[in-house]
Amino acid sequence: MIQTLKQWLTGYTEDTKPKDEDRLHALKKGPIPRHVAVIMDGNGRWAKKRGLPRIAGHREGMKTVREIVRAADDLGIQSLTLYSFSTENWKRPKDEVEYLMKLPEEFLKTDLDDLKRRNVRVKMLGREEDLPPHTQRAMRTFQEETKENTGLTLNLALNYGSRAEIVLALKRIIEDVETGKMDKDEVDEQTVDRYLYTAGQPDPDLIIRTSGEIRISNFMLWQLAYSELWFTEVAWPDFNRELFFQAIMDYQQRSRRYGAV
Ligand SMILES: Cc1cc(N2CCCCCC2)n2ncc(-c3ccc(F)cc3)c2n1
Repeated sequence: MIQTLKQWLTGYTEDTKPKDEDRLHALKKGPIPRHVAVIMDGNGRWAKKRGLPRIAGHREGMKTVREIVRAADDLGIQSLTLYSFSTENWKRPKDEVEYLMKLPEEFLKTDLDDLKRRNVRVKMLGREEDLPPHTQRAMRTFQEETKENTGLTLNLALNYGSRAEIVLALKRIIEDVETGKMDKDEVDEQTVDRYLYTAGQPDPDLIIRTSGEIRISNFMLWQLAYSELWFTEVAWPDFNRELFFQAIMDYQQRSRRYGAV
């Protein structure tokens, strides 16, 4: 009975579930998104549902970060952007913010070697100057230690807000026009692209948001103009490789017209 229910729910039993390499092989036959962005939501709700402190949700969520980075690398995705800490998150309780600000150095200790072995380049998107010194040091080390790598670009959006990113880009464009570095008639959409944190990277083809919210929350507003949106009720700590592959499979089923008919 349980097996039947499981088969009905997931479509598979243990012995009919496709092997990981078979799924990778099947996915690689279709278009692989060059850039996937993820709003990793639901850590607090996950913890609350289990009567645990919010920090327990964040700790569990870091395991999912590791799993999804590896899945993206295994698929050959060019860029993966993880919305880790928004400019609004500073309003959270002090102890929670202090815990979150230690995650980069934790991740550095546990995952730098694996990321280097996988040829992953780590890049921070956001205002570094507002971070605590110890977090800034961890981010600088991560970026310095992986800057020559040519595999997956792992963008960690930390202290990031899209409107703030766009305002900073506009200020830098105005400064370059005023100093004669650029003529205002040259300013076009590609100019703005070059002044954003994601300069040189393709726009996200797919954005994933976990935990049921259906909104973008000031994330990559410029870059997401033509992105496919994929939402799941599953909270980030429960998100996994299988669901990530499901999102990629759904992306492959969608035809993208970029506004054309
Ligand atoms: C503050 C924060 C929060 C954060 N969360 C997402 C994962 C769930 C836990 C809470 C929120 N994640 N996820 C990855 C990072 C990260 C940042 C920099 C870095 F170099 C390596 C990893 C991260 N940092």
